Amino acid sequence: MLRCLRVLPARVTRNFSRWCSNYVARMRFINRLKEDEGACLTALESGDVFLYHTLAPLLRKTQQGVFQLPLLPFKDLEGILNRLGKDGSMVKDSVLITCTEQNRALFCLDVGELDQQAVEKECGGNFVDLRKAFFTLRGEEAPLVARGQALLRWHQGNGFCSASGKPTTRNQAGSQRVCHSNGLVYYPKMSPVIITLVSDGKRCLLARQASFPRGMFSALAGFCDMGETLEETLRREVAEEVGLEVVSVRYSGSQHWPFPQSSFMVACHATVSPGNTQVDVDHEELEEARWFTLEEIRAALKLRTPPRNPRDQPPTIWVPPSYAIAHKLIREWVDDQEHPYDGK
Ligand SMILES: NC(=O)C1=CN([C@@H]2O[C@H](COP(=O)(O)OP(=O)(O)OC[C@H]3O[C@@H](n4cnc5c(N)ncnc54)[C@H](OP(=O)(O)O)[C@@H]3O)[C@@H](O)[C@H]2O)C=CC1
Ligand SMILES: [Mg+2]
Repeated sequence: MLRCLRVLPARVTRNFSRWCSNYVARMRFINRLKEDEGACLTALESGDVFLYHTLAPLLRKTQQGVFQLPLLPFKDLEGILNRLGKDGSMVKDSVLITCTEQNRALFCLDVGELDQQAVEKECGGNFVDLRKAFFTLRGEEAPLVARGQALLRWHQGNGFCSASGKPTTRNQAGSQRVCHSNGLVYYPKMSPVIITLVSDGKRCLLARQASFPRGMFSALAGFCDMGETLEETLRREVAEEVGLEVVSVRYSGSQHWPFPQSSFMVACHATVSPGNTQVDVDHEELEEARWFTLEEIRAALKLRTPPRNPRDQPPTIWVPPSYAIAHKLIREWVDDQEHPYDGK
């Protein structure tokens, strides 16, 4: 936290103590909603809901052509459901996502059992694929749709206890499910993934899977095995995928990644020694992996992605767009090359 504070603008640090107390109150409020069924229902009745249809979020285009996530007040949504011939109490199936700085709770609901076009007409929007929504929405809304879909998907796939086979029931917030026959409590699940940008000091290593769009290269990624530390996963994945041995690791950041299912991406920079740079690609996992110079990476970062790539010409190299944590790693590496840390 102290490290983050150093880079915050003066205005933010001045307001930090006020912001901090708001933040603490808000986090405690959200936590109470997860534990107190009555409080959660009250918060839902005075809160807002955003919608999905079979896990595709509803977006609305403004007159300025900007896509937004429409937030429907509880009462409005009840009215919409009634007009579509549904019992308005279906709103109570909503799942808690977060709450605003004004402590207004935000929920989401999948209305997959209703006619999609009828809901779109009532709400003045369209249900779109999550990937498209994630790429189209502004910064603060994209993580919300990702989180909402992940939670709704988890509920849809965990309706039964894997030990007893009996139905599970959710709490009002949707933060857990319980099997009442044996008391087992289930919580939403994410798979931890390490993503790492390997450098030899002068170049960085990027790779592509055969399923990537043409010309796109990214950092190495891999799922953690049971019982591994993140450092062990990182060393193993780099060894498995490109046959290199990592000598140092530096944490960069993390991100919830909804594709194809919930992954918790932990991003790190890693180095190999300059004498140990011979890449040996595992072609079961990767189509290609190679070292890139600073100039090549600068050129890739300048491109609007994905670039026009005529089929009959070698593809232009490009990297994942800014919302992907791989992009952040690549930008940080360029910064490090341009402004090397002098140890002071
Ligand atoms: N946000 C970002 O910037 C980026 C995100 N990613 C994400 O990182 C994740 C992992 O990358 P990837 O290189 O594919 O991973 P891996 O290198 O671990 O290889 C994927 C393989 O792991 C197995 N697998 C799938 N799901 C799981 C799981 N939950 N736990 C353990 N093993 C699993 C599957 O093998 P099998 O079929 O043999 O069982 C799959 O083919 C993906 O979700 C990808 O979308 C990747 C790059 C950039
Ligand atoms: Mg991988």
